[in-house]
Amino acid sequence: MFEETAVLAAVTILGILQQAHFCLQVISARRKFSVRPPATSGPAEFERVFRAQANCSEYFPIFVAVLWLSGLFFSQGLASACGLLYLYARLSYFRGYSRSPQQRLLPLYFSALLLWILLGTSCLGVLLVFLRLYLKLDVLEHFSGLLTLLKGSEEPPSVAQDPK
Ligand SMILES: CC/C=C\C/C=C\C[C@@H]1O[C@H]1/C=C/C=C/C=C\C/C=C\CCC(=O)O
Ligand SMILES: N[C@@H](CCC(=O)N[C@@H](CS)C(=O)NCC(=O)O)C(=O)O
Repeated sequence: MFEETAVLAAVTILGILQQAHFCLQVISARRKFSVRPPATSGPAEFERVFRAQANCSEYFPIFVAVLWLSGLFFSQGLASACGLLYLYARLSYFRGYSRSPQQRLLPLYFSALLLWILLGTSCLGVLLVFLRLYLKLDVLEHFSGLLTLLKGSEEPPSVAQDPK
């Protein structure tokens, strides 16, 4: 049963490793710029790394929740692809922010878009299950029935073959 969700699990593990990487970057920036806990302010270079890590970890629980919801209720393939792109966007965000605030913006927009896609597909997936369970309405079945009907009306009428 769990094996079926192995791809989502792999993306989640990758995300956790990325969080660990961001934490290690902050530890190293603290050493480099001599900013000892509990201080959170210092040179701009340090503060950018500090904020980048804080912002990424702030969104991590939301990311994990929508990754799994979308993967379980909508499509594991789509959710995993969005998840991998999201992790790539977050890495670019972290690296960009470490260089300058301006360079964080493009990956930030991209990561936000992916998060909203995952949230949207989660909502749609859960809604479809509710409709099926409580209203006995299988939207996907109706939809595929409609598609078959439309496809059928486009095809030329078949000529009955005379069996020999
Ligand atoms: C699925 C997300 C769930 C909860 C979070 C809710 C809202 C947060 C928005 O989705 C995030 C989108 C963020 C997009 C930000 C875009 C631009 C930032 C604006 C200005 C920056 C300008 C600057 O600092 O230079
Ligand atoms: N911790 C965030 C809280 C607000 C928030 O989540 N803002 C979104 C942008 S709308 C964000 O991802 N901010 C991070 C950033 O601007 O780099 C912040 O410091 O800006």
